[in-house]
Amino acid sequence: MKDTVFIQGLELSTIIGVYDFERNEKQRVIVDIEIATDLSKASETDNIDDTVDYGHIAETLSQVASNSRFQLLEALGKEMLDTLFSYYPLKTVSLTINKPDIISNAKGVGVIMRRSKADSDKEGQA
Ligand SMILES: Nc1nc2c(c(=O)[nH]1)N=C([C@H](O)[C@@H](O)CO)CN2
Repeated sequence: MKDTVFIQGLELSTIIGVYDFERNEKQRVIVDIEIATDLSKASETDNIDDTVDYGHIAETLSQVASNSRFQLLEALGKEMLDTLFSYYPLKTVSLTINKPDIISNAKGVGVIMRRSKADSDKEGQA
């Protein structure tokens, strides 16, 4: 796919973490996402129905974060990706989840996960 729809710096709140001190209160995670797509049609029609609506994507990610309580960012990332692939006709997504408040002398720590629809289907069957 030659084009990308992206969201940068989406601030979400979720229960996330391995340690006891992380299990009671939601903490901040910052999500960046890149969705590979073809924007040719929307660029001709100027119609939101012909593209990936980043507003809907942001809302879906926000709902996943607020309803989940994973230990690992990897598990939160998988849930986000599986949800996006099940709701929207996406092919390839790159997702970054950054925990900015956990290591005081680092700007952030986290994971970057790149998945295609086929990967997500395969993982679901395994
Ligand atoms: N690869 C990962 N490493 C770590 C994670 C994680 O989610 N993925 N989480 C933690 C703790 O919860 C951390 O945030 C607290 O120090 C440690 N390493």
